[in-house]
Amino acid sequence: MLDKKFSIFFGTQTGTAEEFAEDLTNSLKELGVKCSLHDLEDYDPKHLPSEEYTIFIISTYGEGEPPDNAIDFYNYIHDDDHPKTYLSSMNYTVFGLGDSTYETFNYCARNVKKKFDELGARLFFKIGYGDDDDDIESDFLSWKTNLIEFLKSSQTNTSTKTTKKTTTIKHIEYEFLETNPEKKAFRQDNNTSIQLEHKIKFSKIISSQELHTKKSKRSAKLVKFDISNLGLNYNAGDHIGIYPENSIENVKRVYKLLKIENPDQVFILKEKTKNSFLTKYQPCTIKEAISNYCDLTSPPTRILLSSLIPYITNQDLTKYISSLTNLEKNEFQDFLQNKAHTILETFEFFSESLNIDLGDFFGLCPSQTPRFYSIASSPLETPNEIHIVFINSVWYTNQKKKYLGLCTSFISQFSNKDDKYVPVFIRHSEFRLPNKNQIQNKSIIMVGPGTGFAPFRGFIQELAIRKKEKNSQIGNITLFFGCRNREEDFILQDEMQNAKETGILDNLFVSFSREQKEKIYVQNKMLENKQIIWNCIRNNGYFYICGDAKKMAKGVINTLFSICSEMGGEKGEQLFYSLKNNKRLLEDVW
Ligand SMILES: Cc1cc2nc3c(=O)[nH]c(=O)nc-3n(C[C@H](O)[C@H](O)[C@H](O)COP(=O)(O)O)c2cc1C
Repeated sequence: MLDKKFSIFFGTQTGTAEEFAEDLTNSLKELGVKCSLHDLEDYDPKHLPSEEYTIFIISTYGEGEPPDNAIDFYNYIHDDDHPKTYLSSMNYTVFGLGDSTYETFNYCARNVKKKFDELGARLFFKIGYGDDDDDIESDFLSWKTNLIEFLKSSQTNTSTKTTKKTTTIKHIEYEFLETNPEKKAFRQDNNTSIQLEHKIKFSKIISSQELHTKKSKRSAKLVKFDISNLGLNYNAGDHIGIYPENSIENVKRVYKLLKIENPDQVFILKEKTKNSFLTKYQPCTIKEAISNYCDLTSPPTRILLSSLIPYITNQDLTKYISSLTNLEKNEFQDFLQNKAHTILETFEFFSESLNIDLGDFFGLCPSQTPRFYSIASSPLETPNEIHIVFINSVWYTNQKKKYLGLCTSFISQFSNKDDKYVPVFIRHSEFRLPNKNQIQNKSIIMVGPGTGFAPFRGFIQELAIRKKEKNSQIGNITLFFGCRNREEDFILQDEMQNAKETGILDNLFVSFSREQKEKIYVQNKMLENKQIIWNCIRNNGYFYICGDAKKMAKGVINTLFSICSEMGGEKGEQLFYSLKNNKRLLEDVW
């Protein structure tokens, strides 16, 4: 089969599937296989029937939805008009990226497979499922190894030449320019007129407000963005994607690594690299490229480590990298915990033996990825603003080395005075209030502890306006909120209490997990108020959950099931199982 021509497609939200697809393409090319790589967003799916061998690497987002760049493709294959033999000439395999914490584990890959089968396509190699709750890269690499072994073993045409893996360095050429004639740079403070990718806009940060009290050791922020005249339409419940900027300390570390003396120098890469930003927004200055287009802070992947090998001059280090990139988890984990926790630290760790220049660095370093936040406002209340709420993330390695979340620490530092413009875009979500007709006399229950309250702040703003409308007959509205301690992290308490006092919320139940010996969570408050929950469910109401996927959302769903079962017996259980399909149980969890 190595003599066949393969088309490899990726569907990705945050770049992992793209990295895997590129790696597979490189591995197949090294074997001498003819293959082409396609972003599903740029591919016209009408060409699918003429494809012979295809490989789809695709992630799942939202609640079992395809990632943004695969939506058109996904809708196209699900079009009812295709005949049953539509893809009968196509052979395919799929590697899905998902997270087993979600009930909708790898839905998108599974649905693509189901649809391809229905349309007559032939699965030529078993589908792989990667689990981001464990070690998704190792899932992918084992699937890839098996795929390559399979392709080799089913080789019929012995005359196919396989090229030997070569270690010759392929330098990425670049050129310095006197000026920046096209002014294409992605981020230009104060200038919203430059051409960006269609959906990305520069939005000004209006304010950043601390929400925890001084007694709290943590920090949570309410940040407001100005979107007036940007043409960004959003609904309460949607997400905002934000492109963070690398800290100046990290940017200076790259100057040191690459011995850059004049970071304001304008340059252009002479060829396409995997860094899609550089391809789109060149020419730009070295500083702009390192600050905005490079992911310096994610953990390195084994794929990134392997790609450094040709540039390493020390044989022992080359062997060391090879040992890290085989699938032994412990050695790789030890590298991440004790030697290099981020991509920048990886470059630094090998720097003495790493023979790379500016062009190579941009060829090797992955693109910066957007961070997504649940919008915490309603356009009915603030049409010219988008609000978000987040915890400033901090974590430590086993060695107690401290790391700050890139995007949260980047946004937190600005206020109105700073005139800071940030590239943002909207990701529409299905997590939204029922429309006018659906909501008549229906109850709504919202469970959102901590920053999981974010979308419900937007819902409450919207309900306040909807309740004032003529003939509006909305049922009971209940909010379950939870935090550690009322004196530390009861965020936006005034707003919640005001909503209760003014009758927008009929019920507000708050659990404080650390005010007493035993932990009290939102689930406990749900059990205490099971009659309200059961009334909502049996009368076709809506149940929303936002926040932590791993423990909270699972716990809340289990509690909801036990309430339905206890209050309604077998019928109650059936009702519970129908909630998801009827879109009356909605989750925005991470
Ligand atoms: C907001 C959010 C929603 C997600 N929803 C799902 C889901 O419904 N099912 C699933 O299997 N994985 C889900 N995932 C996990 C991603 O599919 C997984 O992290 C994957 O590796 C991302 O790949 P990408 O970077 O190529 O988009 C979700 C992740 C996030 C952040």
